Amino acid sequence: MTRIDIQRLVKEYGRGHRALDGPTFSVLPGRVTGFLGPNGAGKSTTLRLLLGLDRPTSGTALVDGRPYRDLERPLCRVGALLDPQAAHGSRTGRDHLRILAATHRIPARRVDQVLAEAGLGAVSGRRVKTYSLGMRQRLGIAAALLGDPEVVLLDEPSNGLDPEGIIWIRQTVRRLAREGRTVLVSSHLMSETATFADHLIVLGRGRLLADTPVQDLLDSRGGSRAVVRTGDDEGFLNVLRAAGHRPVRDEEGRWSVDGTNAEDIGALLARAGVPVLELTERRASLEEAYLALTAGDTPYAAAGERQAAEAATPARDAAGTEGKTHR
Ligand SMILES: Nc1ncnc2c1ncn2[C@@H]1O[C@H](COP(=O)(O)OP(=O)(O)OP(=O)(O)O)[C@@H](O)[C@H]1O
Repeated sequence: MTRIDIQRLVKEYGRGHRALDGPTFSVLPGRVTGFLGPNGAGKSTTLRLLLGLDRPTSGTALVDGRPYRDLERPLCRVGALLDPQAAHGSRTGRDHLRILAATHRIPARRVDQVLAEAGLGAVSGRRVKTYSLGMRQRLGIAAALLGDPEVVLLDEPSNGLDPEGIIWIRQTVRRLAREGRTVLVSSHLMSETATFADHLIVLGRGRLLADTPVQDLLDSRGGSRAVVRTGDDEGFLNVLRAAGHRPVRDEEGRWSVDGTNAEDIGALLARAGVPVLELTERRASLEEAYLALTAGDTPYAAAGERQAAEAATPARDAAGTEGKTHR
């Protein structure tokens, strides 16, 4: 069972610009860990340091307790997709993989196996420069799986893939985790990551914002709220305020009560004899929970994204929970 351990990892680029500011976390086998964070959060830098492509300023990034460069036959321990453009354009897809395989004494039949798994069997004799972005992405994933590695690192694997390709990625990473491998998949899209990840590591501006099971992020950051329509607004407000709630009324006359649920509010109003015409419970989506978590750590957000992040923040505050996050 191979694990990844990142310990107080720091990477500075020129004039004190910290791409990584000391995150510490582990990636464990048998589950898919989604590696999330806004643009520039430090995800690719972490993966590059882990693969020995760059040196940390301080701290360590270890696979099975050792730096990547000390691993024997590293392709058979760690498979990685970092840059789908890495394959030489004038080689065929099959030749690209055959050359990689030869460096690690991997049998040629394994090349055809991963090409077929990646859906590239029919085009494996074509030069890579004729491949679409999605086909290159599939070739990069085939290369990552070539050595049947225990650890699989995929940087934004869905980039350029069509819907069928995205489903294939989802199924592939789930299968790899079921087989007991250690799977780390980076993305800046929470909605996509939620379809395959069991666990999340979230970075923001080079720092660790969360190291949490997906479900716990939802429970702790998202929170729930009760939405109520009543025939007695004044009585409703008196009861709710006395219980410490701060209901907010929408344009259609419905009251929204953060950080609670329908059952508790229903019981409270029933005891006070306040008539309830409508009572529902809304849970924040994982996307909202993620935006609330990363609000303030999104240096390159467009105005619309920033507003969405800010809109998501009060729900978190009202819920008053910090959960398992580590700021
Ligand atoms: N070679 C480099 N020289 C200088 N700065 C760099 C270099 N590589 C990365 N950075 C900076 O380090 C920070 C982290 O970048 P990184 O690519 O790791 O983020 P990321 O989370 O992978 O973002 P994205 O989702 O956009 O790929 C950014 O501010 C980036 O500009």
